[in-house]
Amino acid sequence: MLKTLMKSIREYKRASILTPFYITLEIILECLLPLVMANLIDRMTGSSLIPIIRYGVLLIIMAMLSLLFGYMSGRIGATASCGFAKNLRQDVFYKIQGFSFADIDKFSSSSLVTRMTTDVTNVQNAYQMIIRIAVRTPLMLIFSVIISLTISVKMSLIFLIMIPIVAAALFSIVFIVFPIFKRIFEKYDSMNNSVQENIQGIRVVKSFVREGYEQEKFHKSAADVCKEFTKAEKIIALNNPILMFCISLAIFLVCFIGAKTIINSGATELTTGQLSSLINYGVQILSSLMMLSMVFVICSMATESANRICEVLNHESTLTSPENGVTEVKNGSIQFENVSFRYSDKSKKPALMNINLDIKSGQTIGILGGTGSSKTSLIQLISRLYDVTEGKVSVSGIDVRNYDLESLRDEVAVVLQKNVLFSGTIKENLRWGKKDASDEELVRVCRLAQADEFIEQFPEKYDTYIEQGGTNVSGGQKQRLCIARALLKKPKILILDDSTSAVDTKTDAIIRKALREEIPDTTKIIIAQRTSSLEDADQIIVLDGGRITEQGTHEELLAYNGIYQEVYQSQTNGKKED
Ligand SMILES: Nc1ncnc2c1ncn2[C@@H]1O[C@H](COP(=O)(O)OP(=O)(O)OP(=O)(O)O)[C@@H](O)[C@H]1O
Repeated sequence: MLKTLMKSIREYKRASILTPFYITLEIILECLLPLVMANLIDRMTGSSLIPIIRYGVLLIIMAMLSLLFGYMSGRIGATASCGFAKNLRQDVFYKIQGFSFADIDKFSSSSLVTRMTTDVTNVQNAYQMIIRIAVRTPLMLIFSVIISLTISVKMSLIFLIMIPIVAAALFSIVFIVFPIFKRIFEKYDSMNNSVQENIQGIRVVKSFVREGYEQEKFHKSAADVCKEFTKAEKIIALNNPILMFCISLAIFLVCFIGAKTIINSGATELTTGQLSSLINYGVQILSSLMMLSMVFVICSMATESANRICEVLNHESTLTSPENGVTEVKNGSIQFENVSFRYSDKSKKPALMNINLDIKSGQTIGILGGTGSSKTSLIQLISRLYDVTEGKVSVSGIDVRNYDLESLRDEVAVVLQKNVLFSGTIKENLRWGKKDASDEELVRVCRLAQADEFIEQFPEKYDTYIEQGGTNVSGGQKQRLCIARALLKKPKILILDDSTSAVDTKTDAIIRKALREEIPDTTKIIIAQRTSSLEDADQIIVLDGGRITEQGTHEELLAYNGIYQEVYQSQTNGKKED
């Protein structure tokens, strides 16, 4: 774990060393201050003011230098910890970009968000603590013990006896609290999940007037987080009283025994100044223990966070690009050979079973099937959004797993059912398909996708700003923009997964005609619920429960007494058949 995290420290290694260095100087001065103060107090009873001024000036200089070193360590430490967090977030983000859909399913997107935000912040806080307080506190403890021993061994024994008692109490608190942190993070994940779901589906929530239900759901997950946190905080809250009791007891004993020693020995064994400095060291020793226990609490919380971050960073993606993979996709022919697929080992039933399919380059393939019949699962295997569980999918005669992943995906444009537009202008959104596309190219693909007409009606045309999630364009407009974006890639395979469902039938027909005529060499796979969207396909397949149950042209399937004929008749009321 440490090795993984160390990579993110990179350019901040020097700062990570300099901070403890300045802290060491700060602590040395801070520990010497009570000694100087003891001398100052003892000179107060003398007749000359000169030693008082001398010790007073020394005290001020030492205090100022100690503050300066403290400031330097704080400054450098903050730069290092913020930089470390930035690098760590960046590393996690880059790693996630390389994740397959299956990897994202495994972690869940909301958990990935928590790991990148809350968990990184916890690790950042712990790192700052480690390079500052975890260095400062033991040093303070050691120096204070050594100096107080040089003043009076007898008096120091009081603190030395207290140390193991306080340490045992404080650290047992840490061990009790540790397992609670694991639960806190799990609850956090579930709370973030509910926030994410709600915000993404806020329109559905409002249209179904489910705000109350959602509030209740959120209240429950927030209350769960609060409950676990409260449990931990209640235990941590014992820290202070334990320590304050021990400090008070130690100070009382030091004062009592110290005063007795001064009276009995006539200040030859111990002076008043030395007694006051012993009290200071005593407070420093015991409060160092408290700081150390706090460091342990924060570090134990961060250890759980660091584990979660390392899980992401060390995750071996289930779907990677092969070394020296094939970079050229010669044509858009596709073969499925005995393909079976299940989303994960936990899935009870495979999503696809024994699929065999031969698609020639340039053909148009229609796919029809009820909800959950695995239409989307089928097409996701072509661009390796998921890998097959059994069998083989080939593009232009080569197993898709042998292609360089980027080269393969460059040639397969998928307009997914849940299409997404990003905040930015229409031009910027379209150029996701090809970042150096000229304005003329943008207009050409928008005409093909029947998007040009409505874009021209916007006052700012292609510079119209699309809000996050494409909320300021209609469903049909969004679908056409997504098709245009896919066309810009000039792919060898174009897959439209129910991508014209929100487009009227007339426009749908115009888009299909344009695609047939303008990109004849591109293999087109069209998933649709309307048989009218599929009737001119070279081949139509019907999926049912993850299996191909019917296959043929529109006419062939109409002649066959199956699902296709039934769907067709229900959509046309049998008019065309009659
Ligand atoms: N990410 C996933 N993890 C696990 N199971 C999944 C996942 N996505 C889909 N499934 C399951 O796989 C099966 C097929 O889903 P798929 O989305 O391919 O169907 P579909 O025919 O495209 O449905 P629809 O027309 O409703 O979009 C369903 O039973 C679904 O629950």
